[in-house]
Amino acid sequence: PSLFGGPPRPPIEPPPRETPGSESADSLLDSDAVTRDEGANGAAAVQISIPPPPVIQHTAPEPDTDRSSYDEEQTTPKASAAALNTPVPALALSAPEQTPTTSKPNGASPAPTAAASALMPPPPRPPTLRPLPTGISSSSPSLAPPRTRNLPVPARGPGCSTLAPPPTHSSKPAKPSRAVVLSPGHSPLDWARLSGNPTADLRGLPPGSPYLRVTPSMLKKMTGRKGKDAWTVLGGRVYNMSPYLPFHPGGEPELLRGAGRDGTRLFGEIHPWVNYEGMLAACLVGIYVPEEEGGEAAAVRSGGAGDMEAMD
Ligand code: HEM
Repeated sequence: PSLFGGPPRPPIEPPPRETPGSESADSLLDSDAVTRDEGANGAAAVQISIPPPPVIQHTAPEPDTDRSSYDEEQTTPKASAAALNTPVPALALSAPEQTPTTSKPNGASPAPTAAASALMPPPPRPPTLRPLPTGISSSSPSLAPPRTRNLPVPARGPGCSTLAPPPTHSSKPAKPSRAVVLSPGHSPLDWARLSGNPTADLRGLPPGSPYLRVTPSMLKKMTGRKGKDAWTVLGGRVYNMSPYLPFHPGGEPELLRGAGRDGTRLFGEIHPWVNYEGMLAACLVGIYVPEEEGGEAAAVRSGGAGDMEAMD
């Protein structure tokens, strides 16, 4: 099993290491070169071929936690002390290797190296290394994220590029809004609720009153003053605007400009897009007729608008 574990591991490990990053590859190459030189100087080619695997294993953790791996693996030997003395990456890599080699004079450099290599491959280190890289990879990403986070933060600061909108706002002032602040409970939605209520009677007439034939003389009296409602004519129909006064976005004074008169033209000059028919349906008083065609008390007996038009 050790033989199987040994051979396959080296070939599998190199690819991922090369793929992750050039830095790890460089460090690996450096450490490998050093090891090979030493091995060449100290022993046969077989011994040289053996060292690389351990070196690769060491290099794998290097990207993230080389020191920890060395400490754990070589904690028994003097590697940890050497690594601490030489925190520099290249020196740290060479130091641990040299230290065991130097300490190995007893068994000669080849023997210890072989022993170390044999120890390295058989144990579950490759598997452990694989899991570790995964954890390490997560840790290494954690290293990368800080940079990314740092970058985004400044980017967000400059995100003030959203300052672009101001110019757009500058274009709006061309037409100053004449809209007023409506009192609480008098928003367009509030009016929709009120006027949409079937039971709501906003005409200002006695309950059950039919639609009226409104003449110019009648209309002139309904100006919203002296306790009378404000009537206006829009599209030939007469509406009681009094209930709508506090809801008018343009303000009561503006709305009263059309009171007691035909406000069709005025209305169209300001906001022809407004659907007055729908908004004032509950405020419909009747139809606007010439003086001679309607009596002051003339009324449309049928309650339907269609009938009222038919009367026309
Ligand atoms: C006939 C006399 C009227 C006058 C002089 C008048 C005047 C105005 C004015 C000055 C504004 C503000 C426009 C702005 O935002 O700059 C306005 C807004 C508005 N008025 Fe009138 N109005 C009249 C009748 C009416 C009537 C009868 C209704 C409802 C049936 C109505 C519904 C509205 C609405 C919904 C707005 C807001 C429009 C919008 O923001 O697009 N107005 N009106």
